[in-house]
Amino acid sequence: MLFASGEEAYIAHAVRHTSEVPDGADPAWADAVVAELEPGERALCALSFAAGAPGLAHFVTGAEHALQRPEADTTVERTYQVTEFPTPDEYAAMVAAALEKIANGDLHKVVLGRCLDVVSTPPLVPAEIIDRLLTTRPGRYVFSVPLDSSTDGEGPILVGASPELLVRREGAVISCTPLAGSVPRSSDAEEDLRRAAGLQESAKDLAEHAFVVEAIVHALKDVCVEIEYPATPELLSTDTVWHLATPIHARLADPVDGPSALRLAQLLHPTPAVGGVPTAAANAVIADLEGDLRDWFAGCVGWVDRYGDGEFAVTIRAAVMDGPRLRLFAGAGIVAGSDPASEVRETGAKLATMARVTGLP
Ligand SMILES: C=C(O[C@@H]1C=C(C(=O)O)C=C[C@H]1O)C(=O)O
Repeated sequence: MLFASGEEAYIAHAVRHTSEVPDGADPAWADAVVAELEPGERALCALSFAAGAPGLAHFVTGAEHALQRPEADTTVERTYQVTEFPTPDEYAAMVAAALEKIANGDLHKVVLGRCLDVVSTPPLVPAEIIDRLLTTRPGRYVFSVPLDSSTDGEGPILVGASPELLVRREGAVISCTPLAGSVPRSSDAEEDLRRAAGLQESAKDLAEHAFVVEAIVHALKDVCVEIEYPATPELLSTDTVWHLATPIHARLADPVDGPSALRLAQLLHPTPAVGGVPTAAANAVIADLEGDLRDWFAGCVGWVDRYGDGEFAVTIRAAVMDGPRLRLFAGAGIVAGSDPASEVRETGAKLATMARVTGLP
């Protein structure tokens, strides 16, 4: 079990117990988790996408380890049976349906996702995937968190390499780096830079991005002062996509009794990077068009300590491993001007991050 950020990986050595709740958005639960933490412990947490869906916290002790660098790859030959659902055509139809609702004025933005279900023979080995995640680091925030209290590696495990910081609290200092507005990378260096430059000038992507920054700044205003962020987004790249990114910094108005990192994650999540605008209308469209495929995806994952410090990433570029089965998820923001075929390509590029890590051809 681990959560890695930047050049360090916090690896849990022992689990005291696991708290599972039916509603991960419950503020009383977040406060109880922090109050229950013992000196030297962290709670490694995962929250689902929306209010009213599960959350869990593992009370762990562990240590920071320097990042390991690749050694010999011990990949075993495997065969994979892959099912796409919805299929790319069905996903394009979902995007078209969302665009109709946007044109009707029902909402401004909605993020829609699709999945790959993989059955591997022989079964995937969690330790192998986690090693590869740590050594290849396709995203800044690497995580491996069991999704129930069976921390012996037998139950489902959420793994991934998210590029997106939902929120970090270090004392009174708060940071968020929302991403929204993306384009697949190219293996041709010149074309790759052209795509990045195009993204920075795309009115559609800048609008898609602005919704997220606006929502986060609005939510931070309730608990923070000195909220600072650049007027135009920066570029951030992963192994497969370019993103627009806005680093936001703020100070907690009340550093003594102010919200913990877990409580801040609840206050901010889900942002329109994974939900939409307005929130309720977008959530209804997601439930209607996606069904329940989201599960723990597009949630948030991270840690909090007994002082309230901690760090949460958005659960994207992620997979759920369960024995021989693996489910990958990727979503994309839909706004006026989005094109269904481009959204299929964008989600394909996002799926490729974890597909590569798991050895899929
Ligand atoms: C939903 C995902 O990504 C989110 C959506 C983005 C977009 O629509 O441009 C960009 C980054 C993430 O906030 C995902 O990767 O599954």
